[in-house]
Amino acid sequence: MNKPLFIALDYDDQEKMWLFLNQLKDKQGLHVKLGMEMFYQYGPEIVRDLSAKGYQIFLDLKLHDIPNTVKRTAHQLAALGVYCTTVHALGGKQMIQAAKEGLIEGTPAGKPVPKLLAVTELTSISEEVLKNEQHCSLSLADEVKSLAHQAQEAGADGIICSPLEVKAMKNEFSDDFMFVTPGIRPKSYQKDDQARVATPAEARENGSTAIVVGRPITQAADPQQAYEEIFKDWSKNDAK
Ligand SMILES: O=C(O)c1cc(=O)[nH]c(=O)n1[C@@H]1O[C@H](COP(=O)(O)O)[C@@H](O)[C@H]1O
Repeated sequence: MNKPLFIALDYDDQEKMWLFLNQLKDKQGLHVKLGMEMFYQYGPEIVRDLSAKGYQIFLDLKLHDIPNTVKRTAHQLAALGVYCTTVHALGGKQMIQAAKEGLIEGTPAGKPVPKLLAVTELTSISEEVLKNEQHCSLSLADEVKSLAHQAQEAGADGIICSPLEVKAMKNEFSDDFMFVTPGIRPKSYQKDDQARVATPAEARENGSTAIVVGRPITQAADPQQAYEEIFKDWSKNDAK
């Protein structure tokens, strides 16, 4: 099976989102990421609508609050039947553990528990920002690795980081720990607000478990073609 490519559905209007999705072939089982912009407007209904159409959903709400609040929120999200969801690793181990408990407790009987991914350092953060604004004394790679270990110890199923950090730490984690990587940019595509980027092929070579791609597909003149090219680059050597 190919490793997932999550298309980030960062739209300000659901009509635009459906127009985009309806242009794509092979909708059944397509992996999509729904973030705050859509969820804050349309709520659980939009998740249920996508789910009913067979999309595999990554619900990216990046929870970051005290453990009790995160646990109760994760409990609510678990009922939506999404494939995975996110918290900020910087919320601490106790918070990540609480999120996991909330997901387990809130998942209806017989359904799979959504995978919990901890966002380490956002891919928009550079080495300079980490040092000068976050006053972190570690290098970006070491900070990401440290947060990844904390996330694993707290029960997360994986982390979000840039593909640039995966290679150096992957062998320190179990095979099923997920490294989900945004910050994907095909060669010659602009970085936009992303600081740490790599091509789909580099993400594959570095060992990413899944990639997240937004604008290079959603803003393309021909989204189907952009999706196919990026997917091909990402999944080149996978077994059919
Ligand atoms: O959690 C995420 O998905 C995420 C974490 C991160 O560190 N960086 C990051 O870009 N993302 C998300 O990945 C997507 C990237 O979109 P593009 O930059 O348009 O490809 C957006 O929806 C971001 O919210």
